Amino acid sequence: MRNCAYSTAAGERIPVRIVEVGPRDGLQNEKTVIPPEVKVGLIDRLGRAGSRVIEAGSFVSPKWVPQMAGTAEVVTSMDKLPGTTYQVLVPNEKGLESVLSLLAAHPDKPPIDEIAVFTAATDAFSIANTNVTVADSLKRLARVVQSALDKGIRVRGYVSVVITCPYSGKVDYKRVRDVTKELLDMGCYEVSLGDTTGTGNPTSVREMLSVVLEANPVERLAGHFHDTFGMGVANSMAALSAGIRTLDCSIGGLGGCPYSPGATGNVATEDVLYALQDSAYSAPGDLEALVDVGFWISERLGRDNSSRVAKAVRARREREKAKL
Ligand SMILES: CC(C)(COP(=O)([O-])OP(=O)([O-])OC[C@H]1O[C@@H](n2cnc3c(N)ncnc32)[C@H](O)[C@@H]1OP(=O)([O-])[O-])[C@@H](O)C(=O)NCCC(=O)NCCSC(=O)C[C@@](C)(O)CC(=O)[O-]
Repeated sequence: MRNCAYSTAAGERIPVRIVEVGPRDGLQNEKTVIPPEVKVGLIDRLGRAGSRVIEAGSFVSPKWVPQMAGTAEVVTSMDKLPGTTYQVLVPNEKGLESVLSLLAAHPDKPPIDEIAVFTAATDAFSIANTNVTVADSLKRLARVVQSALDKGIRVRGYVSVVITCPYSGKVDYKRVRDVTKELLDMGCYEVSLGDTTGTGNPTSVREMLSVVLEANPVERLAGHFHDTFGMGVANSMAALSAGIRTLDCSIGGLGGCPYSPGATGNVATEDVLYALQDSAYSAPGDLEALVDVGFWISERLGRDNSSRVAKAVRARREREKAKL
């Protein structure tokens, strides 16, 4: 498997972990119903193209996010590759119960390795997304995290709207810092900081991180940048410069958040891998193969591929073919 960073005389590269959120964050916002076999096809192709951490779906209320119904079928049908971590998002104890029943039903081949829980930096977003304030969501999540840890399941955390909230405007970064700390203190191994609206730029991302880092170790943070204003790659690089070593990305730039009107998908996986080429960082994933995966899923969804790099690679391939 080729790695996106090529070796140079510069020596050892700093490994960056990429969490591929396309099958969950990407697909959850799609309007058309996506059959489970397409979701499975996407996850399997991502794994074969070198994605090493894949968020495969979510166990949320199908009334709130219909597109994620059927996650149980998806995770029990996918080809779970050794060396790849598969996670699902859960909002509450009911979601965790679904995960635990699946694990109990498949003791020899657990379909899921870990879960992710989520809250927000503002009450307005938390209520829109999960029907409870941030304080109430943290109480609920503390129970979920403890139960998961008791069963030996690792838990990742998300904080949404770390820069701007679509309902209450500019976010107080101290709130991001404190909510992040609560998630880490309750046992999340890592917290992913979500610029849900994609309004951040490298300056605001750096400012936000400097406040969050007052109370949280950088090695337990991840960056999750939506690309609404085209800043996803720049913000990812700013996060790496601040010491973050895990980035969430979405193949083909799929997605958006159902509770962040107008926000586009996460920064495209292909764009981040291209930005890391020949840099001080290395990340897993075969860029050429991932470009194919991005076009494969975009075609199935009848949508444009949002990755600038994928489009440029396709254009280069067409030029090369024309020369033959
Ligand atoms: C949290 C709730 C459930 C509260 O929703 P609620 O309506 O307050 O919950 P409830 O307990 O009153 O239950 C309502 C119904 O949902 C069912 N239900 C309840 N829980 C579950 C469950 N786990 N799985 C399946 N069904 C569930 C429950 O059984 C009941 O069914 P009924 O009796 O009416 O038939 C709801 O608000 C919800 O599901 N929200 C999820 C919203 C969501 O998925 N948002 C997108 C993910 S977060 C995100 O994208 C941001 C992130 C992470 O990517 C980072 C970033 O970019 O910012």
